[in-house]
Amino acid sequence: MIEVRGLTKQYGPVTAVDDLTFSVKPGVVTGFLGPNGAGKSTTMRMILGLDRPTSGEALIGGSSYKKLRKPLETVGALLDAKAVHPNRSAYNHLKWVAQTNGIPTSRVKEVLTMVGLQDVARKKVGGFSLGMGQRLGLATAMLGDPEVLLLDEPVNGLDPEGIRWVRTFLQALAAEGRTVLVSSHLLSEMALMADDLIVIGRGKLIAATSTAEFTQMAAGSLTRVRTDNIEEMSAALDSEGVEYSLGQDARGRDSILITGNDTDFIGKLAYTYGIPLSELTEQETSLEDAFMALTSDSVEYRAPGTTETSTQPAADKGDA
Ligand SMILES: Nc1ncnc2c1ncn2[C@@H]1O[C@H](COP(=O)(O)OP(=O)(O)OP(=O)(O)O)[C@@H](O)[C@H]1O
Repeated sequence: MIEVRGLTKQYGPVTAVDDLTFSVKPGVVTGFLGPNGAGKSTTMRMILGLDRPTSGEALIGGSSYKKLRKPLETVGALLDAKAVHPNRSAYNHLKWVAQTNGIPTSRVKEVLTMVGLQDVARKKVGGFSLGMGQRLGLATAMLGDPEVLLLDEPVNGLDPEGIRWVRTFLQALAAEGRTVLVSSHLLSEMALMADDLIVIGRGKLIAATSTAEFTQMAAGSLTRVRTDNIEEMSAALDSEGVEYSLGQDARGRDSILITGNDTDFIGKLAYTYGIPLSELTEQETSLEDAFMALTSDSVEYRAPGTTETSTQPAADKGDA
């Protein structure tokens, strides 16, 4: 169990983490989602005692990291898979970590086998592919057979097979009753991997819920409208205070995407204003759409020309 209470981190004028409170339960994979700069890494570093909170606390199994008697046997972490000496072999790296933490060296072989690196154990880490480096990072995290795992972007840069392997590996560890917190910006991957989600934006908590509920939070209320009278329809929506964005559907046709209102309401509204519609459909919302919609106010840097909400990119994906 990980418990974060009122956690705050200020870097000068920047509030990287802003009064975060959430808990991560054992037995499931919990995804830690947020746009770039949302504060995920800073939060994980504070949980691991690598950064001191400005206020608040983070507890692992009821204790702060600093108070853990055998930290590696309580929590395993993967923050930066490249932080390994390139001239060291995988075996020697793990042996060194084991010895400096009072873990028997016999455990090294076990974790190498667990992640499928037994055949390259004596090879220098500098020659490892990204996927092999991530496996070594996971082996290091598992050395102390910890109850809690904290992994920062473990699938970043991996090919589909590598991603699938990490997913299966982490789900199996969670099924053993461990607490697994995984940060990622790959939302589609989180939808497959995580049962629960902690979503943050600009350091603040946006949602702490099951993946299914999170998707539903923004789902069902996204409506696509096509009409030859886009300007009149936009004016009608404006005067009724309805939120919408203009975009194109998969076939490049101009359309209006409306959030927060169902098709019944929009259909009646169009009728009242005497606007003929060519299309009025409810859109399926993917996890990615839900994430974009709920974090759209929290994105630190937005590329020029990108839209305020998910609704226009969602239109590009058509009916996918
Ligand atoms: N050591 C630091 N000094 C000053 N500002 C920092 C420091 N570390 C992080 N920040 C700022 O804190 C905010 C949160 O950063 P953090 O790296 O935790 O976000 P993140 O969600 O992990 O982002 P990403 O997905 O890009 O890794 C950002 O605005 C970042 O610039």
